[in-house]
Amino acid sequence: MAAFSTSMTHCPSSSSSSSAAAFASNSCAINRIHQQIALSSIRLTRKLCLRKPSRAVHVQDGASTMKVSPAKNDGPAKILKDGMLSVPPVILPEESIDIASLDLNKESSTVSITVVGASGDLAKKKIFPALFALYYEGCLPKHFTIFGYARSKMSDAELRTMVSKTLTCRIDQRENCGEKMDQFLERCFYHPGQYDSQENFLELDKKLKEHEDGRVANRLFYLSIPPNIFIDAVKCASTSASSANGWTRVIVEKPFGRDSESSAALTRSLKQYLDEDQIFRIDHYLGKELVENLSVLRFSNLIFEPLWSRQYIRSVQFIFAEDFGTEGRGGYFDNYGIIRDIMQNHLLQMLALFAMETPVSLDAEDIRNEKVKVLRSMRPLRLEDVVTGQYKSHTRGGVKYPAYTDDKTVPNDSLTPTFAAAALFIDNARWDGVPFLMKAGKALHDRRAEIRVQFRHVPGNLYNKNIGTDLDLATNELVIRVQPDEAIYLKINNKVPGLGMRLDRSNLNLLYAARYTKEIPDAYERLLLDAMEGERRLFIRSDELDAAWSLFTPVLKDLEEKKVVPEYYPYGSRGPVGSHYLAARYKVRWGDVGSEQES
Ligand SMILES: NC(=O)C1=CN([C@@H]2O[C@H](COP(=O)(O)OP(=O)(O)OC[C@H]3O[C@@H](n4cnc5c(N)ncnc54)[C@H](OP(=O)(O)O)[C@@H]3O)[C@@H](O)[C@H]2O)C=CC1
Ligand SMILES: O=C1O[C@H](COP(=O)(O)O)[C@@H](O)[C@H](O)[C@H]1O
Repeated sequence: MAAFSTSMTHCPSSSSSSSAAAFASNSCAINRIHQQIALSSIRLTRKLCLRKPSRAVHVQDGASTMKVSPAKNDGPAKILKDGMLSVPPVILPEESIDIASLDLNKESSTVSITVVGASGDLAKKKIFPALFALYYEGCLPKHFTIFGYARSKMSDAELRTMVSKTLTCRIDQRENCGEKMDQFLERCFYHPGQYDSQENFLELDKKLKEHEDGRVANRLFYLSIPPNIFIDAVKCASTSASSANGWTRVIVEKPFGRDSESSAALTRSLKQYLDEDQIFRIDHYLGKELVENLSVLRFSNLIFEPLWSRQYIRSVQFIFAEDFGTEGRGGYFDNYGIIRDIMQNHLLQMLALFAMETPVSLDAEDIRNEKVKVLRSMRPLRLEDVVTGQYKSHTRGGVKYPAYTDDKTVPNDSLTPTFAAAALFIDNARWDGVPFLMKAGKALHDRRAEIRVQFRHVPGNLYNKNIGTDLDLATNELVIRVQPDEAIYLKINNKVPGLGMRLDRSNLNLLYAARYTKEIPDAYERLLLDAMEGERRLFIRSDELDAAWSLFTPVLKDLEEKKVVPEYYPYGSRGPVGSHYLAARYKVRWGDVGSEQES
């Protein structure tokens, strides 16, 4: 099994012999055990087939009961080194395991998390808040230290003040939140330094060692810096601040290059200093709850998988919209554009998960193998299958919204697309001929990220005359709304109650806020925790990255070399009309148009 190492997860052990109490105080452990059991079930089952299966065991956490497979040994229940849950085979069904007996509380090791680029936007907005949320949930190890590293001059106290401004409490768990924030901030420190200075990283190393206090030291570096300084920082971190006796891992933020060549060069440079298994390429969309749920929806429900092919699906749409512009990130954005910023990574990753074949197991490598196969079966995107746009200034309600080129860090004559729509195809037996449409844009009329699965018409539909002439409106559509207001809903035709026979479009609706009371964790929380645990399922492997770039590099080159002028659209609008022509060419319509009232 790929490293499901939970050895770093500290969940305070309870002295109470009551397992219920112990479970209650170990919600983090329980959540992760749930995950591990889910992820490892196939492997365990296979192991059982090799041995004589003995009795199944139930682990209860009050709310739910999960069945886990018995382990070889008769010893106490514990998480094994490889992350597998080992439970005594003699435990009776329905009997619960005392979570306090799980060996989660590693006294002898410590994790140091260094946020490189700690003074920046992402660190403040996402990384520190996610680390605090993990701390609040009891998901960080007992011994941990967080270091901010950047060139800005700051004291520990100043870093804490900066960080404290962005920490928030969970809506559903405010208890002791202020106290926890103070405790968390006490564990945050700052070291100023240059990104290319071995000397400064050696100083950091010295400080880390003081905090690690002789324990097995595991170190996680989060590179929250612009890509042009990735390699300098990796070189210094690996040479001068690697752990001597534990693991050293590096989370790398996108963009991973600008095209196939620069991405390959970046990978080569990273691999001069790190092994592939030390590199965690983050795509935070993979950490989003509904993206994680895609596989569950497909592979644990009988009703979807049989329909998941060209036979029943007419088109699949991946839609990303933001109702604000580049806002201070114009300098970065102008060098990349929306295709590299959103499509080549976030939307393509969702597509790969959506379209992949059933993996052999839920192990990271099995899943990533299937994703790569999808990407490698796709046709590189052609210029005629892309529409680009750029937002222009617009005044509404007396407010003037800026054009993209009003950003001082963007050249006045920039042709960088802030919007793009594209039609992609997977040339394999399952998806031959099905258009996979993507649309992504900034400064549009709303904010959303969703997957829309449009099904084919019902052949010989008995109710055609009740539906009217627009058969397209009567096709079923499954919507996986990633954000905001997470939901999964299925549009169906339904009889309007009454004596007549009138049909309307209704939704079978799973609205998360109505169904689940627990706040949905931010994607960065899940990904940071996974990186600490060595779980690689949600990170991008280098061959996935190569395959992704191969699809987009030719068209990006064409757009740039031919200086294709984007279609201008007003700030706050629905984007270029050209995107509708693109969809129409493949005989489909964008499902999001007029969808505001859907759920
Ligand atoms: N912000 C976001 O929403 C997202 C960001 N990302 C990626 O995450 C990474 C960090 O993003 P973000 O925080 O916005 O970046 P910033 O531009 O805020 O940069 C982070 C820090 O890096 C240092 N820095 C900035 N420019 C330079 C430079 N030219 N040379 C040396 N140091 C520099 C600065 O720290 P100091 O001057 O103190 O050294 C700055 O505070 C980037 O790779 C970005 O693409 C990915 C997804 C979303
Ligand atoms: O990676 C990026 O993502 C954000 C959108 O992330 P979300 O989680 O808020 O949907 C986007 O604004 C940014 O341009 C891009 O670099």
